[in-house]
Amino acid sequence: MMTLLQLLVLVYIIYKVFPILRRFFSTGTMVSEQVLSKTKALIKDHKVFVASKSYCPYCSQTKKLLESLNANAFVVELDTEPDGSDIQAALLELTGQRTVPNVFINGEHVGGNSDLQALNSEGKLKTLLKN
Ligand SMILES: N[C@@H](CCC(=O)N[C@@H](CS)C(=O)NCC(=O)O)C(=O)O
Repeated sequence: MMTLLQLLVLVYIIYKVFPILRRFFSTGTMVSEQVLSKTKALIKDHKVFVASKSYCPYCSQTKKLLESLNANAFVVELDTEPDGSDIQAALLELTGQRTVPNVFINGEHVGGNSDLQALNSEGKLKTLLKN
């Protein structure tokens, strides 16, 4: 039977030998502190912040809904920003969400387009935007 020590050694070997695994398990260290701070500021400094991509149909739906409610969202199109992919990586680290749109209201993570649409259907979005 394998002892705990042997198991730990095995895990360590796998971790060392397979850089892809290491990369997968260490997303936290991939984003610079500078980009992380910038992303946190984007979330904190705007009542409504949307990380978007200009060609993304879900993002269009989100922007359309927010516009219809006069939410005055601050939108960053990640595909047209030089550091867009870094911001996307920071958002993944902060929220666990990889996709766009990535929506924040009052500094809180709302989620993607389906989450925003659901909030609206439940009648909760307007209240959130008023607070
Ligand atoms: N269920 C998600 C779907 C979002 C989605 O699939 N977005 C695509 C772009 S249209 C995406 O983020 N793909 C990965 C990427 O662009 O990095 C939502 O409602 O927001």
